[in-house]
Amino acid sequence: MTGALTLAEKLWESHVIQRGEDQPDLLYVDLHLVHEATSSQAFDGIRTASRRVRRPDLTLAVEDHNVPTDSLTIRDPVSNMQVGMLRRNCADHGIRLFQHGEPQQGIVHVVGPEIGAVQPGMTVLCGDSHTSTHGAFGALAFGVGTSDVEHVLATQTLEISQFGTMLVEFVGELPAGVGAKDLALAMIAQIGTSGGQGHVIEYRGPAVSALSMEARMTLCNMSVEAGARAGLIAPDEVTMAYLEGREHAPVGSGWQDAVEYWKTLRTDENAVFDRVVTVDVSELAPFVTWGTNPSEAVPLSGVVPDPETMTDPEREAAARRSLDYMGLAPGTPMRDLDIDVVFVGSCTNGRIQDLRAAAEVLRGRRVAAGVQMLVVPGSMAVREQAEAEGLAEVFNGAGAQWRLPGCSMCLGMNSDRLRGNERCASTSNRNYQGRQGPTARTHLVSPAVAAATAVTGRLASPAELT
Ligand SMILES: CC(C)[C@H](C(=O)O)[C@@H](O)C(=O)O
Ligand code: SF4
Repeated sequence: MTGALTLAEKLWESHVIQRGEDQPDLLYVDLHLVHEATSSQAFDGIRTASRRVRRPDLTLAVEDHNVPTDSLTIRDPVSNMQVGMLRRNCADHGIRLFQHGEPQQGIVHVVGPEIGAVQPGMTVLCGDSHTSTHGAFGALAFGVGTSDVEHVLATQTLEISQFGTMLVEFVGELPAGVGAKDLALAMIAQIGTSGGQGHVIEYRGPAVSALSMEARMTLCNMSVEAGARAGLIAPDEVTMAYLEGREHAPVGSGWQDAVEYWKTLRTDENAVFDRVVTVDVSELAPFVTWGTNPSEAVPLSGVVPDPETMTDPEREAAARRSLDYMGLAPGTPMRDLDIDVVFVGSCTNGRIQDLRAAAEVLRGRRVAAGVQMLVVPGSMAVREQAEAEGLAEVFNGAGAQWRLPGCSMCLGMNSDRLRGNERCASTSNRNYQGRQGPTARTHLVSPAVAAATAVTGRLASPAELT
């Protein structure tokens, strides 16, 4: 490939180790992240073929999906088995594993960046769709299926056809009280859950440059909810400042060399994207979902939409199904929706900045009677930091439950689940039917909205609190 390139193309080209006509490329993988939910079959596969993990030193494993967040003992037999298999597989192959309760354990997409293992220019893979999170560092990061996990374990490479390139340009300045989660939900509401299908989205614009690394990860995390394979933000001063001094970050002259290289990781001026979308953020307000996919979202000040008014018959039918499942009537103000459970956590919004945003709202206030609030830090490091900053005290003092790290209520794979038709304001990324419990109802929100909702017992923004 010659001429002007997008950042995604540069990252791709610098990792191609074999290319043939009418064949997928063979890409080198710089970092392979592993968790218990999608790795056991892959390890079985290489064991059956009498192979070894090719680069255990480039592989990192965590326990996150199946671990309970209220205990260090995994009581659920299925979860216990999953975690047990990961422990054995990592021990067999010499892979570094962060176990439940250990100081650096946490959700895979929180831990990788936190220890500095994810760096600009890398290819990062994991058998998990939200691997898109790591694109916040200017890395080409995407989720793969279990058979690809096996291929990566065995060879440290992946066979894959090139993605399309897409630019999402956020224009205008973000209003106060609006954050990365709102940006993501507003974008998905605009382009739909397949708006980015088959593409790597590069995010640009002053609103993106102004985001912290944590917020950039929130945005890139949600790329996959827009159907994209990956999300990407070119590295800048914010990226370097975040990485400097972290465990895996280069040091001394290695750091200088790395920074020089990282600065080159930008889309060339004349590069052409396959698709370009502009999202105006200057009037953006906190966004919440009303339906059963992340694109079914409106500003918090809005109402539950009326399927009658939808021109696209497919959207109309989907909206009817959503309203039925969610138990909602068209025209109901979103602010009138009573909430049973508030969940702050996940790889979307379980980082220190997210907890700070929630704690700021909760300070000096209480969780409403009858509302259960779970605050689940994304990692042990986040937990420790939050405790050092006094945030845990704020949560406990407000009557919320301060938990151990894990995927928790983001999906019903562990003991944190909604019961019956409980309605939840959740800072996670998916609101599909059954996601948080077989008949549970999920409204996706930002950490600030989650906290304000916990105080009022209905969907609310911090601006409404007295
Ligand atoms: C369990 C895993 C395969 C899944 C994913 O790929 O994203 C999970 O993390 C999720 O968020 O739904
Ligand atoms: S926190 Fe949720 S979205 Fe993230 S990896 Fe875990 S289950 Fe998937």
